[in-house]
Amino acid sequence: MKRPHNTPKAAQKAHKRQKFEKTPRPEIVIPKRKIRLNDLGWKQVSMPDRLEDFEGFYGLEEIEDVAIVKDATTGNISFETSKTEEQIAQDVEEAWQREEDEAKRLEEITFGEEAGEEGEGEETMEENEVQDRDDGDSWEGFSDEDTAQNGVQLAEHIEEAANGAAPSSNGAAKNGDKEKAKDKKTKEKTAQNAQQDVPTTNGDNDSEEEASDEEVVNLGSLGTSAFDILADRADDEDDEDDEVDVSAWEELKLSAEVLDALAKLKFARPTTIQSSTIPEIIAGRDVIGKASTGSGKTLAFGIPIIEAFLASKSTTKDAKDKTPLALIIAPTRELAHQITAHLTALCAKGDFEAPNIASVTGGLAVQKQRRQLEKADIVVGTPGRLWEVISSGQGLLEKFKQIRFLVVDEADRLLSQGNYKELGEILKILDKDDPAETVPAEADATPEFERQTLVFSATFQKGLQQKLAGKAKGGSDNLMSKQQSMEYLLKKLKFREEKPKFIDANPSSQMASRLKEGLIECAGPEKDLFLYSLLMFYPKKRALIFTNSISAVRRITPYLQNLQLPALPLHSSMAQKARMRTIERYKERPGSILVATDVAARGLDIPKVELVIHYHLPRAADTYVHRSGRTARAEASGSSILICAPEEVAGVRRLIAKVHARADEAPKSKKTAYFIRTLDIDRRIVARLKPRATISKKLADTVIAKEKNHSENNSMRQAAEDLGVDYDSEEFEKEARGKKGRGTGRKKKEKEASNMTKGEQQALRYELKALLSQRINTGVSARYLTSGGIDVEALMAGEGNMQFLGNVDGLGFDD
Ligand SMILES: Nc1ncnc2c1ncn2[C@@H]1O[C@H](COP(=O)(O)OP(=O)(O)OP(=O)(O)O)[C@@H](O)[C@H]1O
Repeated sequence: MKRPHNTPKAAQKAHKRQKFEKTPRPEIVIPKRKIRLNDLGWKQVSMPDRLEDFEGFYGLEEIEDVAIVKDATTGNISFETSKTEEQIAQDVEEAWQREEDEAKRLEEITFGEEAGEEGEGEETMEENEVQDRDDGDSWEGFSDEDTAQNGVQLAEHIEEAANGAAPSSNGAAKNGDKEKAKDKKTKEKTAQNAQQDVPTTNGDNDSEEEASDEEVVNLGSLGTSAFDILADRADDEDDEDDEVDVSAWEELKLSAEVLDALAKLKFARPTTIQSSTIPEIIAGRDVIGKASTGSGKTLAFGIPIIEAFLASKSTTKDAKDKTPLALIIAPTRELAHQITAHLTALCAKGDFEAPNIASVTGGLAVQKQRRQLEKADIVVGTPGRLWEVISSGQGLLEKFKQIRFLVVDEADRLLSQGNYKELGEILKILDKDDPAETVPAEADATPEFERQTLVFSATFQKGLQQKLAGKAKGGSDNLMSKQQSMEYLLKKLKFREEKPKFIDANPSSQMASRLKEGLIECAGPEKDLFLYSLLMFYPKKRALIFTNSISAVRRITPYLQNLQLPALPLHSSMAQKARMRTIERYKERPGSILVATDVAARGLDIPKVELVIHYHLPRAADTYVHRSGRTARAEASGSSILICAPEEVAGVRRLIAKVHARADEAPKSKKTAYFIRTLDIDRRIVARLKPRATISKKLADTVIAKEKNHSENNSMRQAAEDLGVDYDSEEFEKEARGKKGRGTGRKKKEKEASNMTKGEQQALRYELKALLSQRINTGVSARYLTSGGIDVEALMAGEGNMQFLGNVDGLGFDD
């Protein structure tokens, strides 16, 4: 059998998403017409109870009466159906209804009043990570429910043990009542504001890892829970006082309605970026805003848009065919949802009729989005799906041409990476004149632009800033060529003014002021062990671990779960619904650990993330800034720790020094290079943790290898089916064995891992369980054990004698 180079991956993707009715190609006799898959009403495949999620298999959808047709000459694939327009419309209607029912059901699960109300079946289906799929017979893996719960309990146990209290068995539920009461309190408003107006779609190029386009999203669930981020903040702080004094906002000349909403959110004063950009935007200027991560950039552009909405409300109210006021473009689905929720939350607090905010990002049928867009005042989306929706006809293009605000959030990312193409297309069509209305160039040298363009990020290319300051130099190094791209897009953005207002709120630092940075040095193969050790030194801290690949997320998550740490995965190949669930759970569960790719690096605003760990080094300086910016947000403090091999240390130091130097505007002579601290971790304790870590790693590797083996076979079979040939796995393996090359050793290890029997796995699990129940002899002095928790702040600041992570309060064990 011949295998086209890229087929397996493509076929694998297709297999995950679709289950087509197999139509023997040559015998097609029914008249068929070409259709787009997104325009059809997909049905969720009902899964057997025992079959668990596996990163996207849950949420598998099917469609009937669709044939895949491959053009014999071009090789292009298209899709055909014999369904009538009416049948398709009816299918879509039914699909929509199903999605709404599902949204309602999930909402009930999320906000259920009864402690036992959570849909256990679904929890298990969605979240379990580990299962032997080879023979379809599951072994008793560590469910997310179990492990997360265990992790929380472990953390609670540790804390209680440290406080001398008896451990409680249901600690996680303790906060639950309070949470639920809050949920109830905010639910009604959210239902009115967020839920009905927060559609999600697909098609965004939301990361370098290329997310799948056809994933189902539960809107209400995210809209509601993200809203709670802010609602909870207000509730948490002080329930006695409903509002705070907002006189510090007065000089921005905001409306009484917005001031009232800010007071209820307890935002007593504007952040620097807010006070410097809001008046400029309200005055009608184009603005490029730069400010460190977590400094409130969303409201810096959000408040002026809401002010404009309030001012224009009387003319647009209830107009069925109104045009959106603002289009906000963000690089990832999560960020787009978050912006939607953030603005919705502000409006929900205000005593005014809220704008309709539509989130166009992933999962729902295009038809539904079009309907949402008909009544939208503010549209927030990712470039891929936005482009698909806007360019699909239906008069949306003309409406979008009339928007008053175009916001490009995380602009450097949107303008310089994979989203470039689709964003460019959107901008091109937004700016394109209708030929019938084109005015001869000489008659109007300066075209009339009603639209204000607002560009925000925590990082910008140095070249861009130089350009804006009129100091750009030519050159062909990386930076300059990037700058050329940026210049190109700046032109495309068509600012109204020759030079938009550039506001840098933190010229002296790109990093949050309360962020502490450090690195841990260890040999490459020991990374997993050091990661575990580090997490044990930081018990009950909400941590976020960044990796550079989806496969690393898939491996590290069960590795940590096996060790009874409450780890949750997040990457762009997950079904959208599972992504949203992960974020929700991460937010809800104190002490939980998110293992993510850089899809989580930008913009995510999850309260109380105390620790960011770079398991893999960030590929670029700006990625380091954004990853680290998931902690120490707003007024909070946090730590960012890189785990790196000795040979990587010099490079890391340079990278971090560059990040700090880039921001430093001091004259060169006065500059001192930033030197990131090495944190010495107590290796005696690490060594004692090693047996557990080794077994857990073995178990995780086995599951991944089995899963990989299984899906490789499936995708090969699917590819073979697509090509109309037979697939024989043994024959293929024989052929592959003949071609020895890179990765053969790894393959061998994977093979060994995937051949581990269930009995062997079970034995390892028992062994691990026994090890986890044993106390660890720390061998360090009681001074460390009794000091009541490591003072990370002091450690990172280099204060005191604790130059190493030797305090093992998290282990709480024998001296
Ligand atoms: N004036 C304010 N006072 C107090 N908190 C605020 C204020 N404005 C915004 N916040 C809060 O600060 C947090 C960070 O805001 P936001 O997400 O807008 O940051 P950002 O600058 O966009 O960060 P990033 O660069 O990481 O995307 C949010 O939780 C938000 O609710």
